[in-house]
Amino acid sequence: MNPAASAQEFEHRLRQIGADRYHDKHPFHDRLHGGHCTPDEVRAWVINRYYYQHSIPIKDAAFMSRVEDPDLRRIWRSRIEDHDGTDTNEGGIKRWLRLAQAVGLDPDYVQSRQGIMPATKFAVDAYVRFVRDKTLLEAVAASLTELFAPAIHENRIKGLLQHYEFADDSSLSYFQNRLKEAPKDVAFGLQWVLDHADTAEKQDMAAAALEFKTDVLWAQLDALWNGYVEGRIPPGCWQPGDGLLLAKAS
Ligand SMILES: O=C(O)c1cc(C(=O)O)c2c(n1)C(=O)C(=O)c1cc(C(=O)O)[nH]c1-2
Repeated sequence: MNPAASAQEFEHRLRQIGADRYHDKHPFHDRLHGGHCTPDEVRAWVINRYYYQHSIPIKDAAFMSRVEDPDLRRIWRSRIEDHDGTDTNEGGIKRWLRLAQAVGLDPDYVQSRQGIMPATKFAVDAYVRFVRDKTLLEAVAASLTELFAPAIHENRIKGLLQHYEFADDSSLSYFQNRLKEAPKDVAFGLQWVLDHADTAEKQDMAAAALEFKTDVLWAQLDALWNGYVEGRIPPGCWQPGDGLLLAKAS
């Protein structure tokens, strides 16, 4: 049996997966953050990415349903509250719908999840299923893409503010809030994975889970690019002009 790598070496391995494979390297993000997306490309991104937002708390509830340690459940449940909201926090889903409105979409349309691309659904549903079915170690490791999310959120805030009229403190509050919320989740998740991946085999499983998650994110942007940049919109998916706020008002 191979010996486990040290915690430091293993953390380095996990971070290298992000450096090599995280979706900040996808050309769609360059296009979005560089101000080169058309309004409809931005709308297609907001609509499809909503499916991820919708599914994250479902994924975290699936995770919690399998946790027998009350301390771990107590720590994990703030992830659900961050998205669903509480009495004092409107939550990430509402903030995302504010972004949808700012780009001219009817939030009811976005929330209906009509017009989501098949690849988005398959990728995101695969993540929820992965967390439901795999070991807790793999489930926590898969969430560690969030190690790399603050940098992309910062770039996004900067790029959108610079290039798009819809961007302001209100429409971008989702990302501003994630900058405050994600570090606590990821510090806990990383330490948990480092503590629990105590054999070479478990380290390999955790690394593979993180790679799987980078695939989940990458596949969504490939689909978006194919559909809305290249113009090959799959049957039944959002068509420019659908679900606009303006159409509702008239
Ligand atoms: O905008 C992004 O690039 C991005 C990426 C990720 C991620 O790496 O999975 C998350 C988020 N945002 C995010 O906002 C979020 O709440 C979130 C939760 C999770 C997760 O796996 O539990 N990932 C992410």
